[in-house]
This record gives sequence, structure tokens and C-alpha cells, in this order.
Amino acid sequence: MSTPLLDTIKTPDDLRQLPENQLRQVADELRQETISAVSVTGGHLGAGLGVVELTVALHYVFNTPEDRLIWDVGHQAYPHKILTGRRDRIRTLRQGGGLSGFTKRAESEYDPFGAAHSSTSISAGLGMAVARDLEGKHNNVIAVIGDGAMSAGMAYEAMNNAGAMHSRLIVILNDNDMSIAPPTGAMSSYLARLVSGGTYRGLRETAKQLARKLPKFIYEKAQRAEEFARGFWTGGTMFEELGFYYVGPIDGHNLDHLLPILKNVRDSGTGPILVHVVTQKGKGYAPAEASADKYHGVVTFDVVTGAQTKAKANAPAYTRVFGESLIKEAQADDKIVAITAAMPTGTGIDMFSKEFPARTFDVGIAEQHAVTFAAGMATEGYKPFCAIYSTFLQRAYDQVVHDVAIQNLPVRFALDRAGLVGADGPTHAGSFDVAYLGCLPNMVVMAAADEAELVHMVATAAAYDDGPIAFRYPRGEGVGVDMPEKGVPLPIGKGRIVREGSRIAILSLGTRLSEALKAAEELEARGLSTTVADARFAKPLDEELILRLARDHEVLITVEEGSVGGFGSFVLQLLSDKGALDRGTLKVRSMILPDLYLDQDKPERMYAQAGLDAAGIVTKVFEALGQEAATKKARA
Ligand SMILES: Cc1ncc(C[n+]2csc(CCOP(=O)(O)OP(=O)(O)O)c2C)c(N)n1
Ligand SMILES: CC(=O)[C@@H](O)[C@H](O)COP(=O)(O)O
Ligand SMILES: [Mg+2]
Repeated sequence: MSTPLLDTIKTPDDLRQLPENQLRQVADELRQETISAVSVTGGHLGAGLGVVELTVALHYVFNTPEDRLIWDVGHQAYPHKILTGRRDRIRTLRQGGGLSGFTKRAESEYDPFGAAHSSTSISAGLGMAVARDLEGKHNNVIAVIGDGAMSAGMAYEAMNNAGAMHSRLIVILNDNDMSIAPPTGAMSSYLARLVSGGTYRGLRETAKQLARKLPKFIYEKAQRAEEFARGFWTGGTMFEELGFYYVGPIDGHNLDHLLPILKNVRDSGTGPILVHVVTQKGKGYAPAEASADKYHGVVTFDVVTGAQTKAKANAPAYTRVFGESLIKEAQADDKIVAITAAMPTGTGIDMFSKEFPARTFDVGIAEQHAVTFAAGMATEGYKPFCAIYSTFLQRAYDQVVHDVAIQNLPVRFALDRAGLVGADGPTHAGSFDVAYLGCLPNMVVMAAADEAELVHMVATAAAYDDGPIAFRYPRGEGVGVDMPEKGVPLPIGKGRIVREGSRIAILSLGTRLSEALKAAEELEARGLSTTVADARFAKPLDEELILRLARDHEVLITVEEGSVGGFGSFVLQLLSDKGALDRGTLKVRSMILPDLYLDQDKPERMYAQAGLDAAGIVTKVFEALGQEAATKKARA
């Protein structure tokens, strides 16, 4: 694939030297390069393909990086990275030591704000705009936000404030009528009305004479919108009521539309402006355009056929186990309902919705609302399962504290992607949930050691109605244990001894159990009899088990997939409170992930780097005994 024009562009300054009539070719070459790169790295493809023309136009019209360009979520920023001096590293995307899959300040001056969690761009942009005003500077600030991200409350908080401050801010609403799944909510219908509204209809009338010009999908979109829109044209009233000057909707793939409008917006007066751009997710790559999810997230694939390389799964994915288990519980209990915040497929709630459509709620990218919505349902006797990734639940922390825990409402939290996730990097690494939930009143916190344990924890959560309960499990496949026919509720706050020994005790929380058992084998081979226990609960702790381990062993090692302040801290606090440390003979070590583990390498490699594997545990034991561990064998 030759990209003669793209080859001449090292930074946007090079782009801005080109005549406008060459930008179409730049966009075509940029799209091909994006497809080629992602075919060998995997990652987010559809969103980036949808903003190729927009990316070219924005960097052409605006003087980046002095003009700040912020990408919401940042998963669509691969074309942006290619144009801003990172083409030579684009094939290191989402790998250890490689480019981030999202925008990242430390990576480039062209990334003024890091992203990955959605709906932050308008707030950050307004902050930069107001700082600029205070400094008496005159650069532009542009925030590009998708229609999905626009469904989050934070976007409205920001627009509400921007409209009142009249600070010069440009918001580009990238409306491709897609989130990860088709978008939900009234905003999506509203945007469809705008697209089918007067301006667009006018444009469509004009286009009728030039039928071949307007892309097919816009006709389809407008027709579909007219089916269910009330047919009246609102002209962006909502945005204008919020104090924004509304421009659009315009065709986001037509450089002849984009360039003059963005120039006008750049050179126009003061106050916040919202440009409504209509694009197609997956644009320009047939397999993506034809796919239901528009190739939102892909593994490596064959460029010619679009066929993705399916990793061989040797055990069921935790997500599927959760979905299937919840279905079984819901078949026996019609009070069980499922809630997702725009992540039906990622959480397995899409499986549940096929069985129980009336008991499934996709609230959009609105985790705060999801949690309190669940709390409301719980007050009426329902059993809501809030399936939210560990890091996305961080967005709703006060709702968990204030609306659920303090009120002791029986909301169930299914925390997928708990622990390191690999390619999505630190923003998606579920390292904090044990710490941030385990400190809350009334909250029960479980961690599945394997996929069989997850089945029982779903059953436990379904049966537990005395207050809030959370269970965490990692991204990816299980360890291949035998699966139970049905889930059996676990006794709350009780762990289990998995291996009996006498001198060393390893107390594991979550899926580090398999490494703990390997370490025990290693230690036994070196004459150190080792007990392994699976805590199962980070809260309430199994005090009897932990104090017995402390009493009967010389070394107690806790190991978990979280950062400081989690399970190991809770155990240490218990041991200290109960005087178990006073004897002075017990050696205790807490094995945790280092703070803000920043890499995006494969989880197992990162756990090994952090010493949270069998070799690391063996080394820690010998260190606690004051002996040098001959760990060469352990690492072999
Ligand atoms: C707080 C938060 N919740 C959920 C996600 C997962 N997520 C990533 S992209 C996305 C959809 C974004 O849709 P949109 O803004 O329309 O962008 P598009 O992919 O259509 O370009 C979601 C739900 C996230 N990144 N952050
Ligand atoms: C961009 C974003 O936040 C989501 O697409 C996320 O990357 C999905 O993660 P999984 O691939 O683990 O479902
Ligand atoms: Mg979208």
C-alpha cells in the first residue's frame, strides 16, 4: 500500500503546507494506513475510520498543538496519532512500552489531555479555554465528543457551565449514531431529529439534484429518523438553550463541507460553539461498515477479508460465565434485573437481554445514573445486578457510597475487568475496586478465584438480600476448572483452605490462587510445608481463618491483584487489631500491584514483573525468612 502524500507528513505543519485539493488523497491514504496498522495490532478501528476526514480537516484548519485538540475517549485518535509524528510507532499500539490506545499527555504535545474514560473532553476543554482567557491568550480549544459520550451526565455539566461562562470553546459533536452498541436514550432520538431536520432536509433537497453526491447512509439515517422522530425540526435548540451557537448537522466525510465551516467557526466571534458532524463509524472499510458493531474493538485481522484472528480459548470467558449464571438465577427469580451502562456485550448483559428483554436496562454511558437507578429498583424489592467494569464504576463512586452503601440497599455489582486488562492500559486496569469498595459500610466484596467460583458468587449475590454485594472477576478466559451444574450460595465472609501445610501460609484473593498453588509446590520442594487459602471475601474478612493461619504458621503472605489499601491492608489491620503481630514471631508480607501500574503489557507478564506470580511469591517467602531464595529454578 503506497501512501506518497502521507509519507511527506511528519507533523500537521507539513499537512498545512499542502493545497486543499490534495487533502482528499491524504484522507484516503490515512484511512488505508489506519486499517493496515490496526490489522497487525488490534484495537479500536471503527471509531477512527469514522473521523479520518474530520482529523485531516481539524489539523489543517487549526494550528495544533497551539490550538488544543481534545478527543473524547481517545479510541478514535489513531489517525490523529499518525498525523502528529507517531506514524513510525503506530504498530506498537496497545503493547508493553508502545503507544497508548488512547490520547496521552506524556506521549505527545498534540495530546493536550489524556482520555479513555468517556465524556471528559468538554470539561477539560472548558478548563483550557478559561485558563487561556486568564492568560490573555487567543488559541482555540476544540473538544471532539461522540454521540455516545454525549449521553453521560458529565457532558451536560460541562455544557451547562460553558454556556454560562461564554468562554470561546468549540465542541465537535461526532454523531455516527453508534456507541459500542447502537446508542440508547432520548439524546440519540434527538440527534436523529436534527439530522433529519430542516437544514439536513434542505441539504437533502439540494442533494436530490446531485443524488450521487450525498452518501447513501445519510439518506438511510434521515429516513430512519423520520420514521420515529416526531418529524419536527429542532435546529439544535437544546444546545442553543445551553448557550452554544449550533452549527449543523454537516456531512463529516465531505471535506468541501468541513473545511469552510471549520474555518468560519475558527474565525467567528466569542462564546461556545457546537458543530454537529454526521459520520459513519467504520467508514471506508467494507467489513467494518457491514459489521453490527462497526469493528469498534478488533483483534488482528486480514485486511483483504476483514476476518479477525480468533484467539483459541481454552476455557470459558469470565464474561460468558457471568452472563450464563445470571440467566440461570433469573429463571428462578423474576425479581432479578440487569443494568448496563452502554456495555451490553462487554459485560455479557447482551446474553441476558435475549432471555429477559423486559428485565434488561441499558442506560447509556451513565454509570452514576445506573447505580442510583439500581438503588431505586432495590427499594421496590427488585434484585438489580449492576454490571459495570471495575474502572467504569469509579465514575459512580458517590452513588455507590451515598445511594447504596449508607442506605444498605441490596444492589449487586458485577465487576468485570477487575485486575490488569493489558492492552487498554492503566485507565482500564481494575486495580482499585477492593480498596474503594472494601472501606464502605455494609458492602460485601467477593473475588472469584476461577470461573467455577464465579458461578457460585453469582448465586451468592442473587441470594443475598441484606445489603449491597460486589463480586469481581478478570477480563478473559478462566483457568479451565470443572464447572458446577448450578451455583451454590457461599457462606458470607467465609474463605476456604485449598492446600494444607504447616510452616508457610499463602492467603490469596481472586485469580492469583493458581500462582499461589504453584508457589506452594515450589516451596514444598524446598522443604517448606505450605498452606494455601482462598479468601473468597475481601469484606467481611474470614477472621477465624486468618487468625488461625497467623497462629499456626511462621510466614503469612497475602496476594491479590489490587493496589495498596485493599485486601492486604484489611488483613494487616485485622492482625494488628487482634494482637496477632504482638508475638513477634509471625512474619507477614502483603503482595500487591505497585501504585498506578502504568504499562499495557499482557497481564500475566505484568503480574510477573510485579512479583505476583509463583516465582515472586517464593522469593517473598524466602525474603521473609531472611534467606536468599535460589529463584533461578522458580523462574525457569
Ligand atoms: C465512563 C466510560 N464508560 C464506558 C466506556 C466504554 N466505551 C468506550 S467507547 C464507548 C462508546 C462511545 O461512543 P461514542 O462517543 O459515540 O464514540 P464512537 O465510538 O461512536 O466514535 C464506550 C461506551 C468508557 N470508555 N468510559
Ligand atoms: C474504549 C473503551 O473504553 C472500550 O472499548 C474498552 O476498550 C472495552 O474494553 P474490553 O475490550 O475489555 O471490553
Ligand atoms: Mg458514536
